[in-house]
Amino acid sequence: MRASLIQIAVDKGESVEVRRLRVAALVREQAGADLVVLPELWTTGAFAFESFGQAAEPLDGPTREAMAKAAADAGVWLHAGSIPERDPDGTLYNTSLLLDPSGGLAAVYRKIHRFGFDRGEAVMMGAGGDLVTARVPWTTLGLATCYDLRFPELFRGLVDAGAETLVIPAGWPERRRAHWTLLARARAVENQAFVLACGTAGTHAGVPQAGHSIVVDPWGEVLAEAGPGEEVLTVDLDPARVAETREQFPALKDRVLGLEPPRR
Ligand SMILES: NC(=O)CCC(=O)C(=O)O
Repeated sequence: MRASLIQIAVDKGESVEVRRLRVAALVREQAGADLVVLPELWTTGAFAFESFGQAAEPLDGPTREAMAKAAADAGVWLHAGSIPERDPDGTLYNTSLLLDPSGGLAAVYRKIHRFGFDRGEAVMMGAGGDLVTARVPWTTLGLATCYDLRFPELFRGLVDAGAETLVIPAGWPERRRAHWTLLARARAVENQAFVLACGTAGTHAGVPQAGHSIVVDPWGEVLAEAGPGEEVLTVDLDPARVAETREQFPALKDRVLGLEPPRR
């Protein structure tokens, strides 16, 4: 399976409309890949909280339309990263879209853990409540977004639902880059799964982005890692590595569930 992660530069000098056209062209250039992955909230930037409301769009809005056409033109599965979605009831969500090679909507994931503590996304957006996996011809994807990376129980839930390849679009800041790399590798090792983590480059809302999108195999080896700038990271994965790793080192079978907290 050939995966291409497009680490988009999200800088405030570029309008959403121009960036959308530019990203569609980049997706078309990935014809020949099997799966293309975009980052979190690349239309606005994940830290541009003040623009979420204005840029929010319905699930069938302009970003999905443009990305569906690009996926169909390139003939690829496209994880289109996430958009600020406005639900018909008015609630905003940080919503990821998976499109099939004909441009059809294959899966939708609303980010469960919202970032910002008492500000930003955490107060402006609703929380998703559903784990989402999606079968593509080579593997089963488990979907998560950025800050979700810090919550291992979410990934265990995805693995229990059959996930073999964890896809994590992000807008991770440079100042916590060490956590990004460490957590991406940890999620791969503990779940014996591939991790495809695609971040942004550039600086938006005054927050320099880490870049360093990363692909990790089920043994925790880094197969490819981007630099800090805009870049397409292409890697060939052997999906059989997941079953092989889980068979040869069957730690997932030794899980002890339902442990009680200590009695006082
Ligand atoms: N957009 C995000 O979820 C940012 C997460 C982050 O900065 C962190 O977990 O650290």
